[in-house]
Amino acid sequence: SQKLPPGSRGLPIIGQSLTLLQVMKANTAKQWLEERVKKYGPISKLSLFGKPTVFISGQAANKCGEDHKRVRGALISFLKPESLKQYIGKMDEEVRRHLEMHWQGKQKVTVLPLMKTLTFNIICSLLFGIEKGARREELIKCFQAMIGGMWSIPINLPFTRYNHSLRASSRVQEMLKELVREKRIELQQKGTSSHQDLITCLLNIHGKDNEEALSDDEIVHNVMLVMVAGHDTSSVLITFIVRLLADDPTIHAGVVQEQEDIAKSKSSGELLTLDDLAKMKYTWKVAMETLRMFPPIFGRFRKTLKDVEYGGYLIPQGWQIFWATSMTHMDANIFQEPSKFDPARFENQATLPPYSFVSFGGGLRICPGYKFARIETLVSIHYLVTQFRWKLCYTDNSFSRDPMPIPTQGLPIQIEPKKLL
Ligand code: HEM
Repeated sequence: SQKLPPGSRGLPIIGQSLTLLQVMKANTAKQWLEERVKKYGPISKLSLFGKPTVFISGQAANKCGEDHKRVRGALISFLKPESLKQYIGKMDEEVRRHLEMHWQGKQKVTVLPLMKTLTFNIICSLLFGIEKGARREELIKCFQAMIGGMWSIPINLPFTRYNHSLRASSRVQEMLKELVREKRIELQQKGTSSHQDLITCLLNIHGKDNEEALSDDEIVHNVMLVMVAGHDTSSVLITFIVRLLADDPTIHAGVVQEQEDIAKSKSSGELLTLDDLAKMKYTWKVAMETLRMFPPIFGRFRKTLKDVEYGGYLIPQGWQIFWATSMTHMDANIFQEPSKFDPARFENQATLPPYSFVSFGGGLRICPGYKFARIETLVSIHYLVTQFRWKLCYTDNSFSRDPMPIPTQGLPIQIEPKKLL
């Protein structure tokens, strides 16, 4: 078919970007997309962030195609189960240190920014070997500024959010290039060791003639991808679980019971293990239901490398494709009573239709950090519920998206320490 999908591309450059950003902020983006589907059907054209785009919805749209195999391969081998096993103890230490520094002795904390700090520190220290200190502090500041403008209108004028984000991104790239140079020297001097960080692992990928397969720029961009993908998401998940546990005494009691049973089976100061995580089945179901209702990633963009025919329409080469998680997660044909929070839906995951739970994406580019995120979330919730009781400072349950969901004021809570078990 040579027929382009229906729909208008709006004003030049701006297209529908401002509307999308507005509805994300007001948390009405799902309704806005539903209106589009009613008006144009499940495939429609529009223009987002300066690019012609096709919005697609429905389970089939969540499956995706081609991949940059080399880098992804390295990433997957890096995040393989044997490596993840070693990370549990380190994550345990990071979480405890974080709670000691930022939670203990306090009566009130704001959860979202603290969780961002925690998950960024975990990624930096576990994946990149960047331990605490001035470099990590500067990196986190620049990263937040960069992420702040990632979904903004691409107008590069002084004082625009986009311009601020680009400048922060240049500084992040400079710092990471420096780190790549240091790691290369270390690798040449010491050779490979059994436990490497991700940058060393990427430096170690070689081509046919034994030359380094990835340029410094490629390494830096992949490191940035992992840093963004790996900390902004899990921090949102943990924050929304904290909010939910404050709101729902029954679910709270179930999680506390499971985690206290595990805590009681351990001696004081003993680190959590893979076996302990395997016992946290109920807590993980609560996390999955949280991800279904409040997916950190609202939707994803792809770019067509060639003309694609989809659902009877032509999507021309070079256009963007945009799909939205909630369109599937809130579909009553897949999840009955979709607005009800019910962890029991994940009792038997095999019964869910394919590509219906897509918080981690679907198909070839599915999130490679899924297991890492699971460990990080379970370890954090374990220490939070066994060490603290909390109450929400605001009872309003709304949130806005920028593009990640942000609960009112970043979720301030009143906390009270529990007696250690
Ligand atoms: C709750 C936590 C997380 C959620 C909800 C999440 C979600 C996602 C989603 C929706 C995608 C896009 C998949 C697609 O395009 O089809 C993605 C990609 C990715 N995620 Fe995650 N993620 C999480 C945690 C992590 C962590 C902890 C890491 C790293 C340690 C990570 C690394 C990545 C990377 C590198 C990609 C890009 C993969 C590619 O393009 O091939 N994520 N994630």
